Amino acid sequence: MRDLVEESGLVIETQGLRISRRGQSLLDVPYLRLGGPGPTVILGPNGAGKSLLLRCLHGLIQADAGTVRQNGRALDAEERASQAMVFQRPVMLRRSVAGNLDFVLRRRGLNRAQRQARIAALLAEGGLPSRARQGARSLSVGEAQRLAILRALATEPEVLFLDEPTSALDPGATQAVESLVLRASARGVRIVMVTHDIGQARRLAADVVVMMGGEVVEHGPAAQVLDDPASGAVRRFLAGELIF
Ligand SMILES: Nc1ncnc2c1ncn2[C@@H]1O[C@H](COP(=O)(O)OP(=O)(O)OP(=O)(O)O)[C@@H](O)[C@H]1O
Repeated sequence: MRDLVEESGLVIETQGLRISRRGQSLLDVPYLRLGGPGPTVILGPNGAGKSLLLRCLHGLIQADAGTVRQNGRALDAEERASQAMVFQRPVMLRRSVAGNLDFVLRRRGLNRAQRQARIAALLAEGGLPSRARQGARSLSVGEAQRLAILRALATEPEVLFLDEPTSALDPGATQAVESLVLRASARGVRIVMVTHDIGQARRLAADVVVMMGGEVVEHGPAAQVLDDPASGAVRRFLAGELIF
C-alpha cells in the first residue's frame, strides 16, 4: 500500500471551498490536502461535484468562498503554469497529430530541432508514432485522448488533472491511457484524476477522495477507502448500489 505519509513534495491544499447556485450547495469542502506521491483519484456518482472540485484546483473556476494553495502559494499565474488539465472530450486543433504537439512546444520556446526531438519522444511515449501526420481530428477517441495527455505532458507540468479521461473508451483504450498516466506519475508528475470507475481507482490510486452531494465524504489511502470505508454511504456506493 502506498501511504499518504510518504510525501513527494508537491502539496495542494484547499480551505473552506464553497460553491452554491440558486440557494443550492454544489460544493462544500472545508479542508482537503493532496500530498502523497502517487495518483489521487476522485471518485463519486454523477453530480457529486468532482468536476467542480477539479476545476477549482486548477483555477478554472473561482469558488464563491475558500482558497486553493499549491506548495503554500495561492494559485497565481506561475502556479497555474505548472499545472495541466485533460478533459473528458478533448478538443484537438485542426492540425496533424505532430502539429498539435508542435503548437504547445513552440509556445514554450523550443527551437525546431528541440521540438522535433520532443515530438518524436512524446509520440513514442503515447504509442502514436505512426499517426504523426494524420489529422488529429480523425483519430479514434482512444488515440485522441492519448494525444490530449501527450499535449498536456508537453508543457512539462508538475500536476496533471484528468477529468474522466476514459469514460468513452473501451477496455483496451482505457488500459493505454492508464499506463500513460502511471508512467507520468512514476516520473514525478502529480496526478489528480476524476472517475466514477471504481475498478480504475483500484488500478491507479494511491489515495482516494470520495465525493457525494458536493462534499468530500472520505479521503485516505486507496486500500483503506476502497476496502474498508468508514462511511456507510461510501460502502454502498462501492458495492454498486444506486446512489442519488
Ligand atoms: N455552472 C453551473 N451552474 C449551476 N450548476 C452547476 C454548474 N456547474 C455544475 N453545476 C452542478 O453542480 C453539480 C456538480 O457537478 P459536477 O460536474 O461537478 O459533478 P460530477 O461529480 O463531476 O458529475 P459527473 O460524474 O456527472 O461528471 C451538478 O449538479 C451540476 O449540475
